[in-house]
Amino acid sequence: MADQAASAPGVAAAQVDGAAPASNLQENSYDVEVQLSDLQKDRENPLGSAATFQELGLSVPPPNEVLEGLTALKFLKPSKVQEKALPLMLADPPRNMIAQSQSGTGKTAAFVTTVLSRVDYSQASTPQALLLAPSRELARQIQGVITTIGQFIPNLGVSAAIPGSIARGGSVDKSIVVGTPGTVMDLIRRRQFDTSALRVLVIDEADNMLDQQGLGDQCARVKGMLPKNIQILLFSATFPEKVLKYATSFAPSANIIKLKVQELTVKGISQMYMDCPGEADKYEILCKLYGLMNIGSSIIFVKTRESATQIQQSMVRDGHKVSVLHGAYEGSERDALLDDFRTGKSKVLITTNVLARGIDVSTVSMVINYDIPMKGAGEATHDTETYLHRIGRTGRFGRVGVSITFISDKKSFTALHAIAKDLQIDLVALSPDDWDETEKQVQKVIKSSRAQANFVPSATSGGQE
Ligand SMILES: Nc1ncnc2c1ncn2[C@@H]1O[C@H](COP(=O)(O)OP(=O)(O)OP(=O)(O)O)[C@@H](O)[C@H]1O
Repeated sequence: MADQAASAPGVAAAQVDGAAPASNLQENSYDVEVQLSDLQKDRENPLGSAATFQELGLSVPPPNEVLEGLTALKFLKPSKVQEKALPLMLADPPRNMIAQSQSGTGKTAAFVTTVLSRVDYSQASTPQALLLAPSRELARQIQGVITTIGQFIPNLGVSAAIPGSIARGGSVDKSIVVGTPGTVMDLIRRRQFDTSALRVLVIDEADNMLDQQGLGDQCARVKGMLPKNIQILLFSATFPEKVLKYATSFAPSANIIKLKVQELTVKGISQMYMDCPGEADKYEILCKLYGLMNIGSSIIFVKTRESATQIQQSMVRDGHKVSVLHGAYEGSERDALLDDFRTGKSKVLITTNVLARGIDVSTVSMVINYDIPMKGAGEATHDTETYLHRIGRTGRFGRVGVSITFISDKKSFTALHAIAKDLQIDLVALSPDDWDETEKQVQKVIKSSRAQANFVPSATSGGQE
């Protein structure tokens, strides 16, 4: 595929957008710290704002505890989405919100802060806020963010509504509930979850959750069982036009914060692709990458559960330390696997799209798309949204990272080309025939990422749970 790829518009061997900040980073604390605070001062940057959290309308009770929580997390200033969305979401009377912002720019803290400010803690065992996410991992992560930002609130209680978390016969008796739509629907139907006092509904990864081909039906049913005047907050890094249109009827009269196409990608992620001679060569190239370089934490995305397990087993046999997580594992096993990855106990995770969205592990410096994301019947169409979410597992909140997408045939080449066109980006070409150059390109970013990990204050490295 080399010739085709090199001449492809949008997938040329040009300097990628994200490469500049990476190479500008110096390996000393001063420069790295200055760079992050500079980003937060720049109003054009997704992390930048002019305001402080105090100025954003957090004056609804209990103001001090929420602010204290944000301060304890070292959230010194709001990001752009936090600055724009918070005053709108906190205004009274409550109004719906549809908010789009790039991966890793603090959407979770924006909706969590709103939820924490809306709950009446004197009614601690009455469910008042419901947050929905597409995977148990993301639901647990959001639960962790709520308990961390809300750590100074007396009487704060959060229930997880994920498979296995609430026994048959038990009931949801906390003021905030975070769950996956199927389990939440079951709990409401079995009358284990009284929704009558709910006042806020948050749907994270909303484009995915409202998609009629996926979870849309379940989310619509859940909404149908909630009070009619509930405030609805929809968040995602991506909102394809079709879903956005539906979202505006799901959350009527919403305030809308939307990105332009050119704003979708995060500048700190150096996007590269590896032009593999054929499908059969991908595994060897993957092993060579890991053999040559000291990468730190990384995620490898593949198409199916079966291939995830198979690649992990082969890599382990070949002497690499690699874990695998996908939907075929039991819930508790999945939790343990992700916890190990968060704490750095395991450093390389092979997974499917189950972890493509929302997962926030700040130490991830590389994402590999071993299989390019495709969608539709027969996997016929390139999946730009999933590509963006997958690569967004690195480069979180001003950090740098690298993504490498493997292509190996005409179909994957065409798909990557289409993704690059959709996102209006160029990707850096890596060649399996020039490992010196590949190592140089990748290591440059990984080194900067390591320098940042040492010096940028991180609220969540190692996980929030
Ligand atoms: N104001 C802030 N100051 C410093 N760090 C922040 C701030 N807001 C959020 N963060 C940190 O930024 C990281 C990314 O935030 P978060 O997970 O909310 O991103 P996101 O926008 O939801 O991304 P995704 O689209 O991938 O779900 C988290 O580790 C979080 O702790």
